[in-house]
Amino acid sequence: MEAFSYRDGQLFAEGVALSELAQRFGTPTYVYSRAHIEAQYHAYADALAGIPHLVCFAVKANSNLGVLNLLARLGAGFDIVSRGELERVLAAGGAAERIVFSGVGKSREDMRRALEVGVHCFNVESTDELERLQTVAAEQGKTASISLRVNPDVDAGTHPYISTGLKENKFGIAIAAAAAVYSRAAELPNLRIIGVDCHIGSQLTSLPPFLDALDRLLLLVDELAGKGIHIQHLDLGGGLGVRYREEQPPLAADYIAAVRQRIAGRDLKLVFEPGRSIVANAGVLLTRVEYLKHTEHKDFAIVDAAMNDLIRPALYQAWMDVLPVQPRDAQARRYDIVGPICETGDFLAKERELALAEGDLLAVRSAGAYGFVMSSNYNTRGRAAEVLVDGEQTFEVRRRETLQELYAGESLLPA
Ligand SMILES: Cc1ncc(COP(=O)(O)O)c(C=O)c1O
Ligand SMILES: N[C@@H](CCCC[NH3+])C(=O)O
Repeated sequence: MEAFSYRDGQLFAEGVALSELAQRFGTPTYVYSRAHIEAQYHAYADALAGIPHLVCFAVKANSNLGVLNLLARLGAGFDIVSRGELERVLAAGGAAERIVFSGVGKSREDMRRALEVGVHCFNVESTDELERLQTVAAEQGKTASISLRVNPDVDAGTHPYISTGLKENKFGIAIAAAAAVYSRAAELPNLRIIGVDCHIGSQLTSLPPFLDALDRLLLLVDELAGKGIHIQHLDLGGGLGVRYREEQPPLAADYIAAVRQRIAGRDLKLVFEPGRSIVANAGVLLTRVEYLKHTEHKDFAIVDAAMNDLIRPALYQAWMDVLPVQPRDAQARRYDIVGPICETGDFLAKERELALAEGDLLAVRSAGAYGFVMSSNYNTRGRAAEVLVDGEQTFEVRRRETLQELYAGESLLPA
C-alpha cells in the first residue's frame, strides 16, 4: 500500500498534508504511517497463520516508543540488541516473553536484566558468551533459553557493511563448529536449548540466499536430533529488502510460503526478525529548503536536514528518493540535496531533477528504517521530531530536542 501519495497538487501522509505537518511540527521531522506499518506486520503474521510462529520486530530499525507500542498492540514480538532496547520495548508495552536477544557483545548486566524480566530466548553468538550466560543464569538461579546464532556462510549479495552471514563477518558461530557448541550448551545446567538462529544480512532482494541458509540450518537441525538435541524453533532473522529505487524484493508472503514449503512435516516454530521491511517505506523525512546555491559546476539545495538526521546516504551511498511536497510547474534543475553540516559527505541525495525555490518542502522517502535511530547530535544539532499519522489524526511520538537538552548533563571544570 502507498502511505504517501499526491492529491490536489501536494503530498499527503495518509489523510494529512505534509505541508500541514511541517507547519505544526516544524522541520526536519520524521513522519510515519500507521496503516503502512500495520499492513507490513500483517503481511508476515498472515503468511504464518496456522503454524506456530513469532514475528519479532527488529527494534534497531525504528525504536520510537509509539511505533513499538503500535507493534506490541498488533501482537508482535521484538528482536533486541541492547539493554536500552529492552527497556524501550517494556516501556512500550511489549511482552518480555516475546523478546529474542541478539548481538555479539552482551554484557553481564544485559544478561542479568534480560533474565530478570524473562525474555523468550538469547541468540548466543560465541562459546564465550555461552559460558558467561551459564554463569550469570546460575548466579540468579534461573534457566536461560537459548538459540545459537549460526553463521551459514552464504553471500547475501547486499552491501558489504550490512552483510552478516559470511565467514569473515563477526557474527554468529561458524556452521561447521555449531554442533560441537550445541553439545557443550547441552552440558550447561542453567541453559535450555530451544532454537537455531541465523541472520545473513540486510536489504536482500532475492530469495536464494535465504533459502540456502535455511537448507544449511535444516541439516544442522537433523544432525542435532541425531545427538539427542531437540530443536523447537528456527529463527531466520530479518533481512528482507524494500524498494528504494528499482529493487524488486520478494514479498514477505512469497518468502514465507517458500520457507513453509521447505519445513513442511517438521515440528518447528518459525521466528522472524524483520526490521526494514516493516517500517522503511512507512516513513519519510520532511525537510525544508533553506537556500539554493548555484555555482559554476553544481546546483545545491541546502536543506535543514543533514547527515546527523539521516546518515544512510553518507554511510552506505544509499540512494533515497526525494519528493517535492508541493511540486511547482517550473524549469527543473539538477540539484545535490545537502545539509548544513561542515562535511563534504553531508548529502541526502545527488543529482536530482527538481524545480525548487527557497522555503520549499521535500520528503526523503523510505526513511522509516535506520533513519531517526541512527541520528546524532553532530554539529550540536538537535534531533528531529517524530510524528505518526493515522488517517486524519497525527500523534507527535517524539518532540524535537531542545537546544538546552543538547548539553544537559555536561559540566564546566571546577573553578
Ligand atoms: C540479528 C538481526 N536481526 C534482525 C535484523 C533486522 O534486519 P532487517 O532490518 O534487514 O530486516 C538485523 C539487522 O540487520 C540483525 O542484525
Ligand atoms: N543500518 C543499515 C542496516 C543495518 C542492519 C543492522 N544489522 C541500513 O541502513 O541499511
